[in-house]
Amino acid sequence: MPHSETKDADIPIISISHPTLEVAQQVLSAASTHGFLFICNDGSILPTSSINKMFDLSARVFSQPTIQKATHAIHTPEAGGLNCGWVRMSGESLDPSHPGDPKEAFNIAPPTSSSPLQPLPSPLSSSATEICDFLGSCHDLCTRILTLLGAALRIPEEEGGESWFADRHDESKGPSGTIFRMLYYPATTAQRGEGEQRIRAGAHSDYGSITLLFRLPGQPGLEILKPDGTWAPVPVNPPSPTSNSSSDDDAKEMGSPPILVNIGDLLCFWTNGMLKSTVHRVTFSGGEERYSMAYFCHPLDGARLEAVPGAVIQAYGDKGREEVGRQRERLGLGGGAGSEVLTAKEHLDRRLKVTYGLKD
Ligand SMILES: O=C(O)CCC(=O)C(=O)O
Ligand SMILES: [Fe+2]
Repeated sequence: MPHSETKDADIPIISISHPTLEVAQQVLSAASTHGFLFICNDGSILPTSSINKMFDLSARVFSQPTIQKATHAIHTPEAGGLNCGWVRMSGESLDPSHPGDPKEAFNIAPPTSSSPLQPLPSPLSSSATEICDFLGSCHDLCTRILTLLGAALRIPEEEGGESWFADRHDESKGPSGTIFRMLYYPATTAQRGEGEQRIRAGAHSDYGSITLLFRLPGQPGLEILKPDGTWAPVPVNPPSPTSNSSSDDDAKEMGSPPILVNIGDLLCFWTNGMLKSTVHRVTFSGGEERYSMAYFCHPLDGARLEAVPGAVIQAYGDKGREEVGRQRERLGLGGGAGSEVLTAKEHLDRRLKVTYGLKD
């Protein structure tokens, strides 16, 4: 199929406003086939106005002079410590074989009962309440999706039932690696087709449980790796199931784009590879500037990465063990699927070290 690499990824759009078992099964099916799904956003989940407000703040923070952004440089005490604060241009590599992603980022950790909100620079500081509310809504949505996955996996009641995942993401119970990122990919003068295709965010899978991804109409670039080894673009506004008009052109008529959800490494480990932590990347597309935002939902630090109990994963059996083995190899975790059980924090620390090139 000569054009397969330019055909949009066929990611299902699911409404979860009436969370029945059938909806849960749709979510599980998308998560175990594509590793990506779209959730309809009718505005009750995350109002468009709140999403736009965050994009506004993001544009304003990245337009500050470098010297000002550097006052909250990533990992510094001034920014709130490890994985909090501003990442300079080319300051990280999501694919270490392509060093230095041409992007900036600003990381914000949700406050918890034991740790207050990190210090924020202007203009974020004056919108701290709205930022915290937004992060809270993102977490609520993640909890709803995790509960649907728990239901579809038929985790026995005595083991925690449908709340098995959600309980392990209960922010009131302790610290986690959850992080919200504003991302900015500055305009580039490189032309499409010139030499090696420019990569804005190297090929990677996400480190946490699930990621909510927010993008803007007219700012493409995200691609997922398909099982046949080709890359498929992920539209910002996918055609709705009832229309066959396509994507970003109709952004205005369609209102709020659906929210893109991405399965991360931990759900892959937890389900013996049944749920797919799909590799993705951002290419430079037309070279225009691009903003995106990601809510990386992580479990509590001490959560153990071992198979979830229940009939579905048991029936899935060893089918995914090779896949988990390959993932562990790819992530530099060594060994096969049966190797040591890591905690969520151990896994995250290893991935952050590689991404930022941190020393012990
Ligand atoms: O900018 C995007 O669309 C995706 C970024 C991404 O995949 C990531 O930061 O993990
Ligand atoms: Fe990602």
